[in-house]
Amino acid sequence: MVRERGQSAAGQFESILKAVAHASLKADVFEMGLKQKNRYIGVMDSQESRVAKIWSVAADRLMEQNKHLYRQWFRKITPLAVEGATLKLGVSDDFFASIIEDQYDDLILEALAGIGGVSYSYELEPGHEPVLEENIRPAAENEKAQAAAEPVRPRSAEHKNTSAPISLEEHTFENFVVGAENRFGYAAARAVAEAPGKVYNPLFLYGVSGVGKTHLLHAIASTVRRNSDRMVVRSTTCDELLNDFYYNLLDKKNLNTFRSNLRNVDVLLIDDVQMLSGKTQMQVEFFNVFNMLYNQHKQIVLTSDRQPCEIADLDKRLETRFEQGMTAEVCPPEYEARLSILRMMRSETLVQSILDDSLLEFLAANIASNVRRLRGAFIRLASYASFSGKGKLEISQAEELLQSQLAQESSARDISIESIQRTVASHFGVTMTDILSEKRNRGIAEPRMIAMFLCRELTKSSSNEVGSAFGRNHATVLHAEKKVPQLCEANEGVRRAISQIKRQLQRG
Ligand SMILES: Nc1ncnc2c1ncn2[C@@H]1O[C@H](COP(=O)(O)OP(=O)(O)OP(=O)(O)O)[C@@H](O)[C@H]1O
Repeated sequence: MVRERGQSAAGQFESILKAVAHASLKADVFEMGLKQKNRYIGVMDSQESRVAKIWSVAADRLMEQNKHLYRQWFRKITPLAVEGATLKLGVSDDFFASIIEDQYDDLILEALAGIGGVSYSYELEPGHEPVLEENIRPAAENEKAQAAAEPVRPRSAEHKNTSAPISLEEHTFENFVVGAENRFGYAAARAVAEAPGKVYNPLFLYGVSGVGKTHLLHAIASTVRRNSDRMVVRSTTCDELLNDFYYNLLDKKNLNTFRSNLRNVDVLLIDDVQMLSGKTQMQVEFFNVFNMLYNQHKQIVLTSDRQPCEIADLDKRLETRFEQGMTAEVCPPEYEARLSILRMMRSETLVQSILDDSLLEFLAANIASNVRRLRGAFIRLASYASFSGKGKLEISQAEELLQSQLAQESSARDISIESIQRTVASHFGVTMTDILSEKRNRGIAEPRMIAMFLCRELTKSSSNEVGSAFGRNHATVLHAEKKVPQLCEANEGVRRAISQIKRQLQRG
């Protein structure tokens, strides 16, 4: 079951990594320099920790590629050993191995390419049940998985400082950078954390991937727990919930345990509820849980990558309930907030003097789509700086090191005028012909104006270019640019529609 791939040329970075691959102490020194060092793997002094470290890098990449596939498959792989350039990976059985080989071989090889200058191949060894808590997973996923564990029971006084999972403590309100784009979601989350069940119930946080929804969810959990020893908090992800539910569905006793785990709580936090889409049985189950908790004034907090009304195949009754409390959008941070996040990360590392302000400004200007990606880019540069020991890192080096991340960013920004026109038309139930027509009635003129506005905001096209794509002149586009923000001010429905269209375009 060996798979191989040609060694990738990743320039200077990879050769430096190669040079330190055998004595990777510097990497560990860097990693241990991070305050959140428990997220990272310690000193590489054994075969076991070496394979864990290699797999940890690959797992991070797999998570970044596709978090759902990651949760479903890759996190259930156990790193066993490394022999030369081959990783031995444990999987539960032959069936699991055949799925990985047939469907995800390329993804795994891609993730194993160029780690420490080596492109690893892998062998699967059936017979290793995943022990998920002990597997090496990306930091972000560790946080979610730990949060998804059994309900967090109230801590007794003597265990007050030791029993909380550290990952929850790491996602706090204090280390969440607040900007105009997330101020509302932040304030609502804080209010709920201070007075669970009393202010906004449910709180529904939504926004595109990597903008801090899970961070806020965990911050609520840790704050509630810090404030009260009596509160029972359960924080989980929707796919963990679905797995548990379908796994236990046929066994009455297990199903009852599943139910009581959800019902006997004071605060229920569920991440990624868009995954309820189309899961009819689970929706019925959740509807009952929701009603019970809500009627008892227990706090419910939900996150999703879209608004309740955008979740396809969701029972109308659930949609209404999700919307009956507070829905708050968390948007990708603007430049200033991205810079603050980077400064915060820099202050937590040993690389202050190496990553200077101009470099952080370069990152903040070029990686705008989500914070997870920004963090990944920062860690890559910080690792390089720590490995090379060459002093201040230049922007030209950063461009070289971050080639693939920068390319991903620019393709994320690659939204065409036509796709905007089509998405806006379909959102407002008009046709492309209408959008491009001379018609002036409000039902068509307003969507057209919004489409023009979005073309200016989301593409690099000039007002002349946008105008001609609509068969208009640039003055009409300038008018739309001025008018649409006013419409948003005056009408919350328009603001919501625009944000929904943007999220749809960003999801592709
Ligand atoms: N405003 C912020 N301040 C500090 N860190 C942030 C902020 N926003 C996001 N992050 C960090 O970015 C990373 C990704 O955030 P998070 O996992 O909360 O995103 P998400 O919106 O839940 O994404 P997904 O929908 O993919 O689950 C985390 O490490 C988080 O701590």
